[in-house]
Amino acid sequence: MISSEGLTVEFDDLTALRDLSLEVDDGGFVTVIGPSGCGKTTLLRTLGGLEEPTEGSVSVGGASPAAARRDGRVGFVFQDHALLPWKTALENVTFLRRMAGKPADETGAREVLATVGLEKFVDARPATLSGGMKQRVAIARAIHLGADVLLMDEPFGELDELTREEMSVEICRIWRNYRKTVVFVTHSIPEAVLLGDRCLGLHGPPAEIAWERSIDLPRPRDRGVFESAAFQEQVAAVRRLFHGER
Ligand SMILES: Nc1ncnc2c1ncn2[C@@H]1O[C@H](COP(=O)(O)OP(=O)(O)OP(=O)(O)O)[C@@H](O)[C@H]1O
Repeated sequence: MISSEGLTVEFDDLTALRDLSLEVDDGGFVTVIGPSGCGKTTLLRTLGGLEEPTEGSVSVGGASPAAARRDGRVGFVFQDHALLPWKTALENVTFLRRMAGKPADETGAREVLATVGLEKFVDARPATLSGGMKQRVAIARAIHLGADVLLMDEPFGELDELTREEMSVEICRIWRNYRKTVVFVTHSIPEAVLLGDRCLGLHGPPAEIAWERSIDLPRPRDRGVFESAAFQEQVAAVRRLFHGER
């Protein structure tokens, strides 16, 4: 479980988070949405131990985020996929695990790459892969690392709309297979609804939780969900919350 209590993060002249408390159960999928600059990335970075809170605490499965990150129990997937350009897809996937001091497992890495649909691209370098494929490698890397918790920051923000939709459906499938605990920041209301068990709306800075909604849609959620009336209703409800209506 990820749990944060009273998180406050202050930069030089700006309070980015204020007294923010959040719990995500094991295997839960929480999507976070909010206006640009409200503090979503800062929240994610703080949950992952990349930013030190000024006040408050974070626990990732009972450990500090820094310890969880060191042990490879937290994986990041950001908009900038941060793949090493000189390494192949397979090497990118195995490298991070090695850095975390875990035993090499090339067979496992190939299996994860196959799961994200890249079995034919294991030897390809990032420059030869499409944006969606690069994000698939970044997701495979986080899974192969053995992370229980995935922190995802607008991972599909740079993809075209159709690829983005395809990747969201893909994430639903991957999550079903691996049951990671996920916190997923997005600017897209449909994406937040398709993916999340719960959707949190932030406002700020300083970031505070403005609203929260359970996304009551059956799983598995696949492409057909986009056309369902239930999905459209949830999207409309989240949009109203986002715009401060009830
Ligand atoms: N290292 C830093 N030093 C100073 N200010 C920062 C730092 N990181 C973020 N900020 C500020 O904190 C606020 C929140 O930034 P953050 O990136 O968390 O917002 P966001 O909601 O993720 O934005 P976006 O949706 O545009 O990515 C912004 O005003 C930003 O300028």
